[in-house]
Amino acid sequence: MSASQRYRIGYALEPKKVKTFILPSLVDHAARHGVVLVPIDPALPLIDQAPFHCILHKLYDPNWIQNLHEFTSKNPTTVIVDPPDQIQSLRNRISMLDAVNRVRIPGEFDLGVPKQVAIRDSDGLNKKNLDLKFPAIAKPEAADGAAASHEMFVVFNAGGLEKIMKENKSPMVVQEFVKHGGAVFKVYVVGDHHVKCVKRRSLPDILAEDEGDSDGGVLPFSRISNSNEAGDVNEVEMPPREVVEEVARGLRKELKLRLFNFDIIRDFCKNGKYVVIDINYFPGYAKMPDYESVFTDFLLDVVQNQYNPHQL
Ligand SMILES: O=P(O)(O)O[C@@H]1[C@@H](OP(=O)(O)O)[C@H](OP(=O)(O)O)[C@H](O)[C@H](OP(=O)(O)O)[C@H]1OP(=O)(O)O
Ligand SMILES: Nc1ncnc2c1ncn2[C@@H]1O[C@H](COP(=O)(O)OP(=O)(O)O)[C@@H](O)[C@H]1O
Ligand SMILES: [Mg+2]
Ligand SMILES: [Mg+2]
Repeated sequence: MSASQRYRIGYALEPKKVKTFILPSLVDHAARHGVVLVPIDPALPLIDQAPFHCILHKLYDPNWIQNLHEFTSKNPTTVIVDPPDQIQSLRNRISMLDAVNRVRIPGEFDLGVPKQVAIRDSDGLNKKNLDLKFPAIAKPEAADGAAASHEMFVVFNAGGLEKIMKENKSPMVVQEFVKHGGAVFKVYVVGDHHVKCVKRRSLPDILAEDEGDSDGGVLPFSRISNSNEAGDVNEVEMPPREVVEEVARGLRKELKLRLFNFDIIRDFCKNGKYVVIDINYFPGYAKMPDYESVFTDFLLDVVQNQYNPHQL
């Protein structure tokens, strides 16, 4: 294929995501390498907007999924990044971490997830014999991209948990708080070849004394690590490259996804064991260094090698 070959990559994203991800610097870089990024109107049949060598998407509306299914059944050579069925496991905070438990690490380090339990309502809470230590973090079970899915609570006691379950009608996941030194590592994965780890500010380590600052045993917080400023993050040491790559490789294989990031911390009470606390589909890649060239290389790899997620 000649260097001037134009590959058409359709993208179906929320307007907010288009603003933060489809930046002119990406569109220009991609175009210089023969990759044309084309906006998709998810409400119109894909067949009328084709052809596409590849479709990128982060939309969950059932009509869109149906549109995509109908298109792929007639156009099996268009690569879908990623298939909706595969993305589904990341839309729930229990199933997303199941993948971590399936990862087998040949190396010399421990990997796990926080001890956690799903509580569907306040009746469920009464029935459950909670075998969890406080402080804990309560998170909405649904990771559906809504602002509310990032609204969380530090919980200091059983009374606090009861208060949350009464006030919030939606199912929650309660995890033991892991003492990790106030820094979280975000590992961005793009296809088979690119893995980038960055350090972000996290919740500071919570002490039993902090209960005094809480409202009835509860402290709300949201999007604590969602900033690009690493400047004021403390001195916690970055995880070694081999660890980051090994976990990324394992998760890529288990999730059968090409675009995701995961949040990993170190449990200071368990010898620095690595603990994955969150996995996000198609995160904010524009914050990643050199995202324009990384993404363009990924798209070229996808369309030139037509690789199938089941072979990942
Ligand atoms: O908005 P951004 O660029 O900060 O990206 C968000 C991600 O931030 P990160 O790259 O991990 O720092 C963010 O990651 P966290 O959950 O904050 O760890 C999510 O991936 C979020 O998507 P959603 O709201 O869960 O669907 C991402 O939001 P969308 O851009 O997909 O709406
Ligand atoms: N089990 C935990 N122990 C300690 N801190 C946690 C734990 N779970 C989450 N956190 C803190 O809360 C932040 C948000 O939690 P996360 O599950 O990543 O939600 P979101 O999807 O909104 O990013 C994390 O970046 C980290 O600072
Ligand atoms: Mg997170
Ligand atoms: Mg998340």
